Amino acid sequence: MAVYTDITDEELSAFLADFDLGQALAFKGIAEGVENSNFLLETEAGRFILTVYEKRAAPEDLPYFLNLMRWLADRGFPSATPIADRAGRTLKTLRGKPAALVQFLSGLSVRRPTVAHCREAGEGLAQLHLAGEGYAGRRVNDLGQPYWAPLFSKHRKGADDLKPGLAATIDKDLAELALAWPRGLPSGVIHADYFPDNVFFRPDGKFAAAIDFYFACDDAYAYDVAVTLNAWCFEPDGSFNATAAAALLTGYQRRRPLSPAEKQALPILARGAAMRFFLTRLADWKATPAGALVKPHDPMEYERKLAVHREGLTLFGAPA
Ligand SMILES: Nc1ncnc2c1ncn2[C@@H]1O[C@H](COP(=O)(O)OP(=O)(O)OP(=O)(O)O)[C@@H](O)[C@H]1O
Ligand SMILES: N[C@@H](CCO)C(=O)O
Repeated sequence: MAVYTDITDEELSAFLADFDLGQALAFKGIAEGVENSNFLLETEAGRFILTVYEKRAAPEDLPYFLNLMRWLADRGFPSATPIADRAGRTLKTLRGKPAALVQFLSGLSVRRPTVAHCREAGEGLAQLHLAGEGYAGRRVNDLGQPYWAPLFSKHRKGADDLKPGLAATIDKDLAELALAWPRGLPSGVIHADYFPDNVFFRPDGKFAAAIDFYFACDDAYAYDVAVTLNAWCFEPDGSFNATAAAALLTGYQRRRPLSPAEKQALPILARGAAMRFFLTRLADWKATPAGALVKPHDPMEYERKLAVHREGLTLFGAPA
């Protein structure tokens, strides 16, 4: 489970003493997630999520993420608002680690999204892109295309351990991606990890909220769409679900129509997005000791998606 840091009752009381939220009524660790430690906290003032930031989130990036969540919420996008203490601070410290309290959001994520969920998720993503316009914070995508080859160079052996010969295939993919990577597409704030576990739905199946902005950065909007297609539109048997993808793109374009250049770029962006998640999963796979509390995500799921993308996706009814 994703609770790497235990918090004692005394530590929680001391933390809450800085806020006007009354006494804690309930406090428990949340099993989901792999990156940070998350707790559900109920106080006399309502329900909150307490996050203690662990390994991947760089402390200097946390103000960017927290200010973005507030910016989006202030513009009507359903993302959790960070809660400020009496001194106006949202970024706090617990057990020597950075920590923040955010509003609890209602809704449920789905494990097996339907076509209707994909349409709703697509529309939610476009809302997010539009709400992010004008945000003054800047963050380079440090898991974007220029960073893939250096990251892979540290994990080539791990790739061959997973599947003999895979490292050479990935080298070739990386070279092709570097040559074909699109430039100059419309850009702004992207979520960059808009997976089904980070999107909540209402009981009637409507989009409710997005969480987990801890990979958010500046990049092409269409790259975020590509990450989302990969995360939502593949079947468990590894095949691409073109109907789900069409619904996702229809939902997205209800709010933000894609330009011809964005549409044309989507297949290569989706191939690159598959590479990004293959690489981070490969790195985490090696780094996670056997018997660890959190099971790492399977890199081979994304290796299979990469194989699909090597053939070229057909989107919008015409061969790409
Ligand atoms: N604002 C919120 N409202 C309600 N539940 C939340 C909220 N934020 C997080 N959660 C719950 O905590 C879980 C873990 O949160 P989150 O996805 O941010 O963690 P993470 O460790 O960063 O995970 P990931 O592996 O997706 O990067 C979510 O699946 C959800 O159940
Ligand atoms: N969504 C990521 C993990 C989140 O950090 C993955 O599936 O690899």
